[in-house]
Amino acid sequence: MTKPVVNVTNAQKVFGKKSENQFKALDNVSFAIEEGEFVGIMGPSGAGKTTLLNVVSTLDKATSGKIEIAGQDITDMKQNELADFRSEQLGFIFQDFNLLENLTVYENIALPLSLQGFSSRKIKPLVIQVAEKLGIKSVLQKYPVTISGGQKQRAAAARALVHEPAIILADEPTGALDSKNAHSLMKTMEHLNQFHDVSIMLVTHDPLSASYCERILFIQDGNLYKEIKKTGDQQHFHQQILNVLAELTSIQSL
Ligand SMILES: Nc1ncnc2c1ncn2[C@@H]1O[C@H](COP(=O)(O)OP(=O)(O)OP(=O)(O)O)[C@@H](O)[C@H]1O
Repeated sequence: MTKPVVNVTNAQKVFGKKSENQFKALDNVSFAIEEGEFVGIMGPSGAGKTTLLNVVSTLDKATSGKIEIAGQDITDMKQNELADFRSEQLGFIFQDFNLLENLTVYENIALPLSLQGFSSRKIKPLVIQVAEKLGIKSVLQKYPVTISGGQKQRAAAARALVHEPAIILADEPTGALDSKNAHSLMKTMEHLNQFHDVSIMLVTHDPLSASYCERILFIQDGNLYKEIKKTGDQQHFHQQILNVLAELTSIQSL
């Protein structure tokens, strides 16, 4: 039986202090992501997607509600506990890669393990293994500035994966890639999910990237609007996603 890797119950996020102009970016959001699931988060601009990702990823605190990751309640952890939790249990992939330019690809991928105090003898096989999985073994000794955008994003994915986190959190990972590299990265994420049981939560605007997911949660005005599951092939799912986005656009223009 699968168990949830992420369990969000009645999450609310209010920006601004009491008595000032307050804004509820997340209203009352509840959902779960099972171990080994690949879930997309979509919705119009300003709907609350990044806010949701930030509160799940511990980068921001929910105002109320409960968020559990890998069975641990993160909502009442202290700052230092959160930092440890993040570095052990979470893997991040951002739009702009966030690779350190003065480190080689190898050193970038090794970083989460070095920060956790692993010895270089232990780090080496782990880095090589993940680089092989992502097809970037040949660029390990290069610096980020000398490799392609697609290779940079694979290096960022390798760094997110190397410490075997409970879940990968990806915020518009294809946003800075051309369509060929975007397709290739999404194929890789799909492969990691299907063959290596990596759990992924992906925020994206792009319906094509989202069509690689197994399930999409649509957010609107800080609430869950709808959820759809892939039942047929990817093309069919892509069309279903476009239909919900069109629905959301027509509601917004009312
Ligand atoms: N620090 C903040 N202070 C006040 N309001 C904020 C803050 N961060 C986000 N918001 C507001 O919360 C709402 C949700 O923002 P969020 O960035 O989560 O949306 P999004 O769905 O990710 O949008 P986009 O697709 O444009 O990135 C927006 O109206 C935004 O203006």
